[in-house]
Amino acid sequence: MNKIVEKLTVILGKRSYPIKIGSGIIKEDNIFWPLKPGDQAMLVTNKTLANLLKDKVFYHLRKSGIKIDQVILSDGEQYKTLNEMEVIISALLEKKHTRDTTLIALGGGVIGDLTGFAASVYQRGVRFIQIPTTLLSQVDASVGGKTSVNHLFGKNMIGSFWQPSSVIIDVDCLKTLPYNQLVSGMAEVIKYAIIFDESFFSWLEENIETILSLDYKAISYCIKKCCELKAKLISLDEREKNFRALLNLGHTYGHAIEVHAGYGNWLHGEAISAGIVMAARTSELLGNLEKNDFKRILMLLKRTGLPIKGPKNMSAASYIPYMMRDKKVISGEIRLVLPLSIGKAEIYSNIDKNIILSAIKDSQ
Ligand SMILES: NC(=O)c1ccc[n+]([C@@H]2O[C@H](COP(=O)([O-])OP(=O)(O)OC[C@H]3O[C@@H](n4cnc5c(N)ncnc54)[C@H](O)[C@@H]3O)[C@@H](O)[C@H]2O)c1
Ligand SMILES: O=C(O)C(=O)C[C@@H](O)[C@H](O)[C@H](O)COP(=O)(O)O
Ligand SMILES: [Zn+2]
Repeated sequence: MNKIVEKLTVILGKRSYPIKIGSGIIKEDNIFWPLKPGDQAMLVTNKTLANLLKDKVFYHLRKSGIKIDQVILSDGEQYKTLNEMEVIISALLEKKHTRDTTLIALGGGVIGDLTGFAASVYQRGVRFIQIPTTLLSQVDASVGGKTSVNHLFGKNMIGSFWQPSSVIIDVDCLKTLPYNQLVSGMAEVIKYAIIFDESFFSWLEENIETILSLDYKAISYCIKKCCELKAKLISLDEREKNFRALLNLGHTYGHAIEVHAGYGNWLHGEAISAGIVMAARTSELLGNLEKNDFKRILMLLKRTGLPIKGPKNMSAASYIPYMMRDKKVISGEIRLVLPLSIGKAEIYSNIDKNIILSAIKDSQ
């Protein structure tokens, strides 16, 4: 039986929105709220999802009385570009979509980020709904309203804060997800545990094999836990004025790896995993993280099948120019999210460059 097992809310006043998590829920009545019969919408997806899931979602949208069009993009991180954004915008204009239209993102973080960005600028802003289909997008990317495209010089360099009207997480989507993508998504799950919750981290240590076997109960728990943590944080600091930046743990290094390797050659979660190790090692070298905590982080990432080292052909020095373009940089100063213990992280500035370089070298 299809069932919504959890309904969470991102509390943002009039822009508050629900996150519905369940099995087979794309088929539920009224699932596409706030869409109602007669509304116009544009489904944005990629070629892979078009073959796997699009028809099912299309059928249920039609059944719900929605006037639905579609645009199918190329698949891959290398297509998270302004060019693909224009493909979405052109499709909206060709099909005469007006300001009351709704974009529906069906896919992973790439489709979600692109669709959200297009929604934020089309005719100065229209509604959008997230239907995330990867673990990574279900635990992180679909919630919180960070939308973006990449630039040759840096990840997510062009974007906006634009919240979805609802997030529909159907855990059944994960059944077709390639194993390496499941593993990649776990990097963000482990990130949440390191930043916020020691007992969640211990639970992950105990259950990692069960989660990776796609056990429904275990995977739903991971999704719910991460969405709860993120929803709470977004409600308090929507625009990263402050502690939302904690969600960037591992990303200053990870984004450098993604750009340097060429978009798509390192999956986002893989790069973030190596970045988490670098951040943890920096913290250990600064005397802020105990050796045992560092080891536990390393072990869990390794057992998950995630990389614990950066690319061999990337020198420590070559990280720095990318890190200097990171969005957290203030007055030319690199700011890093560093774990202090498992379950606690903080944002640091004025870190000795030699320590940053040593930590990267130790993780090569
Ligand atoms: N906005 C945010 O807050 C946020 C947070 C984290 C990551 N991100 C961004 O998300 C992106 C990574 O997202 P991702 O890991 O989902 O990658 P992705 O969107 O590229 O999806 C990974 C691959 O899985 C395929 N796929 C998706 N769902 C599938 C399914 N159910 N079955 C089979 N194949 C499926 C996709 O077609 C793609 O080939 C990065 O660009 C990253 O910067 C954004
Ligand atoms: O939601 C956030 O805030 C995050 O930082 C989540 C990250 O996992 C995500 O990859 C984000 O896009 C990175 O931050 P960015 O500001 O550099 O795009
Ligand atoms: Zn991320």
